[in-house]
Amino acid sequence: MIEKVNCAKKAIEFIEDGMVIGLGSGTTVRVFVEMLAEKVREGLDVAVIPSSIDSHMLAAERGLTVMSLLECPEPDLCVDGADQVDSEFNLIKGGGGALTREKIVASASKKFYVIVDESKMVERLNMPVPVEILEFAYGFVNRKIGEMGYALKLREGKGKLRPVISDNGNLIADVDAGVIENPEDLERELKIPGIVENGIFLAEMVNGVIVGKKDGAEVLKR
Ligand SMILES: O=C[C@H](O)[C@H](O)[C@H](O)COP(=O)(O)O
Repeated sequence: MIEKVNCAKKAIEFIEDGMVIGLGSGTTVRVFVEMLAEKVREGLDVAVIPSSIDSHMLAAERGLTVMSLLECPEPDLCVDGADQVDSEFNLIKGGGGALTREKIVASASKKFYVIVDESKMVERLNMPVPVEILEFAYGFVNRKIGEMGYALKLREGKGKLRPVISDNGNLIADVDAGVIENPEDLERELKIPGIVENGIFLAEMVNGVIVGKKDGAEVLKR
């Protein structure tokens, strides 16, 4: 937990008065939102664009000014967590079921900073890749993923009930592709009709990774 606090605290240092901030989702972002809300109570003037219902609710509960991409199609900075970050800054996201809106908000923003604790840093991405799938397309997507030699597993929710449904009303599943040697190729391969989005966020999107450690945070930039 202290690692999450340390990376969130460091990310706050990049926030300037008047900014519109894209907000990702997850437990690390929640810590960041709490700190941002404290800064706003002290007089900081910012607005946020949340990328999930959870982040939206938390931001609203804490009194942050919430906007959407309609009012601000180019946020100044997006701050989001990740499930894994490789040595080149490619990411896997969506472990909590949020990925499509996150990719949109991160892509829309002028800058994208990732906040993670050091356990998320890996040499190569190696966990199953979350994907959001239209229910109508599931059978087809399942077949295509099988033909590619990968396994698709529908995400189980609380009490192992299937399926987990995304904020957009779609299925969440995970593609087990083993160790990912080439994230660019896999990201492209997963653009199958019916897959709304996949959880590989390529390094070209990322401006900085803020790694939380026990005794502080390190800012890694490209
Ligand atoms: O689906 C969830 C999002 O992609 C999160 O950003 C990611 O799972 C990291 O979440 P956490 O900060 O809770 O580890």
